[in-house]
Amino acid sequence: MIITDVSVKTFLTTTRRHSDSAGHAHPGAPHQVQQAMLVIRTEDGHEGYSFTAPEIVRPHLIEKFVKKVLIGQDHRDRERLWQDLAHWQRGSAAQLTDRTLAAVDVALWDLAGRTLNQPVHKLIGAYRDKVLTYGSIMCGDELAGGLATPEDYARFAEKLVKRGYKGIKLHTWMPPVSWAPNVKMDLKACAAVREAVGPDIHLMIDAFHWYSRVDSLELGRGLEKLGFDWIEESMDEQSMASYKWLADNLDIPVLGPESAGGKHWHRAEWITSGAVDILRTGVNDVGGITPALKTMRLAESFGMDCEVHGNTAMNLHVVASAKNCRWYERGLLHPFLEYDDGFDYLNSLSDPMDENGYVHVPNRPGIGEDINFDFIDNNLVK
Ligand SMILES: O=C(O)[C@H](O)[C@@H](O)[C@@H](O)C(=O)NO
Ligand SMILES: [Mg+2]
Repeated sequence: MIITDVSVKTFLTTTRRHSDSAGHAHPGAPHQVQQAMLVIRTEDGHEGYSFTAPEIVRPHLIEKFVKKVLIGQDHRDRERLWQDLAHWQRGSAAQLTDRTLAAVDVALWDLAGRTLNQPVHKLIGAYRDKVLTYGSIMCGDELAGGLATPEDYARFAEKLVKRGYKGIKLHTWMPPVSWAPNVKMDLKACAAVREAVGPDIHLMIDAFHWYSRVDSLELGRGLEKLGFDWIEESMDEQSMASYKWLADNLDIPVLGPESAGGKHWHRAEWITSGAVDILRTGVNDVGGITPALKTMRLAESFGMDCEVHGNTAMNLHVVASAKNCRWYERGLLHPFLEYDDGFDYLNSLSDPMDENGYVHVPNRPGIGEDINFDFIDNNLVK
């Protein structure tokens, strides 16, 4: 069907997540933030939706780029529409980012699924309908009883194992925490968690993103003694050579890149350079489901797993449609927050987890977010 309109609904939603100076989330008092829903509509009235921050789909981007590529086109031509939009990035003065490409691509996949009454992972070609998940813990903090000490992490990890998680990833302490970063404290938290959960729970770390090579080496060698599955983003991912050096010097698998640009093209270089043992992708990080799938298949061609960054249904469909991916990242979690409470603009969670640590892919058409349209319309930002 021909795309006839692209629009954005910006609305208020209440959250207890607050961002720190590095963009990492921490718990706090409930407060209202603006969220955007991108809407792509075809001539027969079908619509596809995606959620993102309002600035990612601000009018300049929708009018100058997105509408010019999509309006009048067949909504099923996702590959061509993605290529055309990606082509506009170079001349956009760095305004058209991978996040905007992701919002458009996800809404197009949602539109395809809603039109055909099929969930996206079945359109892609599913590998499974449920996936094992790890609990991705928020970065450490200085909140009493929160994630302020190694013992806090251990206590929370025990709670997560009781909830059913078979894997746990620690984001350790980072600035603006007053005494962070600190490799020895990171290792104390990891050791306390290992001690608390025993040898059979899978553990991973996602550390301070700007450690030096030497600090990362010390951290990695400590994690090897604790039987961790991988070390993630311990250095600036702009230095692929540093990761090659680290991977050459560690036995524990090095996973990445998460935040590095370049989509699936650059991730090919990370593989061929030996900079990682496990590749990483993410719908928001590489510009959509379409390039995330390309990254998964790229890794598979090199006998490599590719782990997906981020929660929500859009990432869950990518995990569910690949064999070479072991986990869904469910988070971010904190002792002061109840993840299963979900969001006020969704009627239900898109990633419900059973008592055995499996997340079940939504069977609803499209991406499968259970959208509360009345809530959105009643909370529009004028
Ligand atoms: O902003 C970040 O660093 C990520 O969102 C982080 O909080 C977490 O999602 C992550 O790194 N997961 O792997
Ligand atoms: Mg990460």
